[in-house]
Amino acid sequence: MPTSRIAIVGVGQVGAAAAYALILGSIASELLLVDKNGKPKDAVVATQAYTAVGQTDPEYVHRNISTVRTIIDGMMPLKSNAILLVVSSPVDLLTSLALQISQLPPSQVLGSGTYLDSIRLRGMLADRIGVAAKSIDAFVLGVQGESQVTAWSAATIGGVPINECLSKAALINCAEFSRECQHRSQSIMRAKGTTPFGIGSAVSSICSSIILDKGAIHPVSHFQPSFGCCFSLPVVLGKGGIQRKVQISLDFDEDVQITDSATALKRMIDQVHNG
Ligand SMILES: NC(=O)c1ccc[n+]([C@@H]2O[C@H](COP(=O)([O-])OP(=O)(O)OC[C@H]3O[C@@H](n4cnc5c(N)ncnc54)[C@H](O)[C@@H]3O)[C@@H](O)[C@H]2O)c1
Repeated sequence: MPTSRIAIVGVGQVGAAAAYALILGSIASELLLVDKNGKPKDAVVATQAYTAVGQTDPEYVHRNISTVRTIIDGMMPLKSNAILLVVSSPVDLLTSLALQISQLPPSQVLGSGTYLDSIRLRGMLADRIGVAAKSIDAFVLGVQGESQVTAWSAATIGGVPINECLSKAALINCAEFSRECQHRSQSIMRAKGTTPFGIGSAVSSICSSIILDKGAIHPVSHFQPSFGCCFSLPVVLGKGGIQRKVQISLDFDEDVQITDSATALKRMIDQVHNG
């Protein structure tokens, strides 16, 4: 395996879970764990403090913005081939900010976005329908959190559109199902008080797709030129980061929901810049 280094910035619950998953998978030849006062310059997973999954109050958001700014400023100048993976919440806003501050090409700055939500969705569908999660192609897309969108119109099971292959008995209430998936983190938090293992293994999977040049298709947060901000749509991940975007056809309502939430996110980013 060629030399590959992953630096995890912020080794709290999420950083530690990501490190554990990366070590179990033997993903990188070097793993650098950096908490406050460290100075990595290579491939990076940025996580940081002030947690509470789903917490979006302005004070929390501003603290995370300022922490991400401090972290990336401290890493400058970054190596030209560094890849930034942002995990901290709100992930799309912070990924957009990381892209701007780092001045890396958009293909090298990504956020975990709705990747974990998509894995959860597939797992929940697999349980409900009784097929392997691997046989299901279904994505959660858009701005992660309250306005994320389940792309039901593009979901397939064994290559067959989901609403054509479900028997009447297995029919699901899509809106209810999406809501349950969206609030999975909160359910886990209520039950266990913490949710680091899911995101830790998602980080490991994204890193392995890049380092091992797998060409795997994942929904991750990345720059959308027509909106001027980052949110999740499917991409091919491999050597160098995002290799190309995957065109996905959504229905009118899904499209509108994504457009509305992306527009709101861009407005918020502009406020951050102006304030
Ligand atoms: N994207 C997702 O699906 C997802 C899931 C869970 C958590 N999160 C987010 O991940 C982030 C981290 O969560 P956590 O539970 O690990 O938090 P945590 O509080 O357990 O750990 C944060 C760590 O970051 C370190 N840190 C703070 N400022 C730093 C700096 N300037 N430089 C380096 N290290 C610094 C702290 O010392 C601490 O060790 C939060 O923003 C949380 O909302 C995202």
